[in-house]
Amino acid sequence: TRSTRPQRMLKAVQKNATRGDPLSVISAIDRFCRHSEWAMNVGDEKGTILDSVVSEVNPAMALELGTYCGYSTVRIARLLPPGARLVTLEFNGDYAAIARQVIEWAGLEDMVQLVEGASGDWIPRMKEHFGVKTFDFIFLDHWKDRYLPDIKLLEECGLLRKGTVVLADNVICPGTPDYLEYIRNSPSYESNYFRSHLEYTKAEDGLEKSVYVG
Ligand SMILES: Cc1cc(-c2n[nH]c(CCNC(=O)c3cc(-c4ccc(F)cc4)cc(O)c3O)n2)ccn1
Ligand SMILES: [Mg+2]
Repeated sequence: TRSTRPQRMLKAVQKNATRGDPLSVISAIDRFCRHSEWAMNVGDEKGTILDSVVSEVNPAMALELGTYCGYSTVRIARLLPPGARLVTLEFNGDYAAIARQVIEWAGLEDMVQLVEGASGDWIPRMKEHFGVKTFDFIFLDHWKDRYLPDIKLLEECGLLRKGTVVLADNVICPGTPDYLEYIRNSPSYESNYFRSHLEYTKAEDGLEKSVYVG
């Protein structure tokens, strides 16, 4: 049967990127998505904004919701300090299988814990299952209608601390209007919008950066 797009993306990584070289994995995926087949990675333009926020936070404990093929996982993990950890959740088992191999090709498997399942099920289990106290950095890139319930769940589970940085992808396209309304009006967050474009297109999109002030 015909291969899937994530499988073809993995082939492009294995063909064009060097094992153990995260930057070559990132550019191999960007080339594939620009010149062969569009895919829903955060991409190079928004990826540069992601990089700058991760570098500024320098997180010891990071969470990503929505792994997909591992592109942003690699972008984040390559910038983490030694001993730091990134937990990433992927709902779709086929995507997770590809992401594992992309993360391994980049040589970053030791800093990344990839979990298959739904955010709503796993967030309440973060402390006991992963020994997490609080997260320093959170990247929201999963189902767009889950951003709002999940940020509330993260608060309720005590997984945020004063200064936790939450970066949300796709707040314009596909859009997360209820999340934006909540986070921009909540006294518990200081938010800024980074205007950009939907990955590999000219459509408007952007990232919302919110700092939890408690
Ligand atoms: C409930 C739960 C869910 C998850 C989970 N795992 N993987 C994901 C992927 C979600 N991502 C997207 O749907 C997404 C879509 C577009 C898009 C698509 C089509 C267009 F025309 C325009 C834009 C663009 C993007 O940048 C996106 O990120 N969610 C993990 C855990 N728990
Ligand atoms: Mg996205």
